[in-house]
Amino acid sequence: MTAYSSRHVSPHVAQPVAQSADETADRSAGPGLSIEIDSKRYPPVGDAPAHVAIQGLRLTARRGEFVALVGPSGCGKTTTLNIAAGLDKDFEGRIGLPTAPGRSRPVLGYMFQNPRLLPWRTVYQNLALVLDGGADDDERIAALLEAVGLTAVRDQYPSRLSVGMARRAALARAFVVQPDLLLMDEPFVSLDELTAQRLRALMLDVWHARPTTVLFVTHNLREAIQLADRLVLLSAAPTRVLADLPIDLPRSLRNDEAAVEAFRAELLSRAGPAFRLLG
Ligand SMILES: Nc1ncnc2c1ncn2[C@@H]1O[C@H](COP(=O)(O)OP(=O)(O)OP(=O)(O)O)[C@@H](O)[C@H]1O
Repeated sequence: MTAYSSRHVSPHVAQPVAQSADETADRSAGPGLSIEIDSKRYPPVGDAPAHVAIQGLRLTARRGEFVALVGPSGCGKTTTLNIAAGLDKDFEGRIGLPTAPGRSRPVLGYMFQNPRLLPWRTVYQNLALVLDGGADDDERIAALLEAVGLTAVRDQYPSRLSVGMARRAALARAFVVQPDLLLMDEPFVSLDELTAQRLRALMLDVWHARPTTVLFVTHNLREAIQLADRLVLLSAAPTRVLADLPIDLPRSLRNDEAAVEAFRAELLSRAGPAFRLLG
């Protein structure tokens, strides 16, 4: 495991590292993700005073585990993701990142609400951009584009893509680096439900084929139940873990609306009123 604290070196971000077949063979072995945020304080800006966003937060994920992070608006989910990613180093605490055997640094993948594709690059080029020009780049990109159904538009520019296609391209880009940790910040929000459902199913297909540790932020309890192995519910002010629950609904039932609804009802009764804040 690669560890860093606010005073140490940040992880390697979205840069691929050559991988041997042995590395890909067992991606669930080894240490996972460990987040310890003793304190995260945003400094004062203008008239706005300093703000302590997070205090004493502890969060872990086993290697290869899919963890959904849910909680009310402003409770610190994005801040936690930014800290885990090494994008925000101004905090007190320690972060331990999963790292595949043979890699000197962890590789991270991201997917945000906004696909953030470069408009002047084709779909293919947007994926190539996060790779290092290795001999197998073309093969990796082609395989991912095939997996998300974008082979036919690989040479199109993002402006020619539908909203759903653009998210699929972002999904492919997040996985093409073969991330040790995938950070997802409400990646399927503001989509019509049918498109969102298709993307969730696609996401699971890609993840099953290319297992990695996932930290997935959502406000949507049904979405968390459909996707995750574990659900961590955060409270606001102060940010802390209110509930940490396994989602032991068989994956074969995750697309069954009635089964998800029944599981959600059970979670609400198990975890109490905290979950009622969520959809
Ligand atoms: N740059 C900043 N400066 C000052 N305060 C900030 C800054 N960014 C976030 N905050 C504050 O930190 C707290 C956590 O914000 P964060 O964006 O992490 O919450 P969130 O749980 O992701 O919210 P949402 O679900 O609405 O996206 C909030 O009170 C927010 O106002």
